[in-house]
Amino acid sequence: MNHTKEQRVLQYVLDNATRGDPQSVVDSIDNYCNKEEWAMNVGDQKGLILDNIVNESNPCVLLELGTYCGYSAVRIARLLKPGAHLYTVEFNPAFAAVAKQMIEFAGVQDKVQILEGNTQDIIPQLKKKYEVDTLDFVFIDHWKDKYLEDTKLLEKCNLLRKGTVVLADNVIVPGAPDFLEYVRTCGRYDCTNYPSFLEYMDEKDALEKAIFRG
Ligand SMILES: O=C(NC/C=C/[C@H]1O[C@@H](n2cnc3c(NCCO)ncnc32)[C@H](O)[C@@H]1O)c1cc(-c2ccc(F)cc2)cc(O)c1O
Ligand SMILES: [Mg+2]
Repeated sequence: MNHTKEQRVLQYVLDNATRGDPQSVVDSIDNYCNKEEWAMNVGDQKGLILDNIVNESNPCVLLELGTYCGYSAVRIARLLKPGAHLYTVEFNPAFAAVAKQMIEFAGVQDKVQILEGNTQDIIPQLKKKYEVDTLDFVFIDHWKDKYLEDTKLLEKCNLLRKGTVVLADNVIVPGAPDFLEYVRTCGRYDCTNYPSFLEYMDEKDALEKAIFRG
């Protein structure tokens, strides 16, 4: 049954975390990935920065690009106020299945909706099919060569409003140079870089916060 790393991460959570306790789910994933197998979760060091930025922006409608195992979806959802909602997009069915179980075990399924499919198909559907007006917060953590394309798609679909927080993982490692260049120079974002470390490693990495100017 646990033939994939993602299934092993989930199993470790089911065996070691507390059902309905999202913090214990986050901690269990970090323990497993620190001790047993590295996995591409945002992790605890960058996760603390993510927490602070979510808390300070007090968002109601959020979007995540790249659910993977659901680590950041659980991490973000545990901070959301009643009525706030996170849409998270994942096109790999195996990863979506793991994430669904992770989110349900954490007890945040009422705040998180996994949208299975390609971001490039789903983003244009958010307004009509999912009744989204504009987004308060976007966390980008999918293929690094798709960050820029999808950011421009969010703009084109009028999903960003004055003050929308766009937060991108991995702007140093693996890096998203075209995205970084764009948000820092196009004149439509106020950017802040948050230096940190690659999850579960000593290598330097960073988050970039790009606030849409409207
Ligand atoms: O590659 C990294 N993340 C990718 C995540 C992808 C997830 O998102 C899903 N996904 C991708 N594109 C789309 C899409 N649409 C876009 C395509 O059309 N639509 C829907 N879902 C999509 C995938 O199915 C995965 O679930 C990474 C690497 C390192 C790393 C650092 C150092 C190293 F040495 C090695 C690795 C560290 C990190 O934190 C990282 O996030
Ligand atoms: Mg990442």
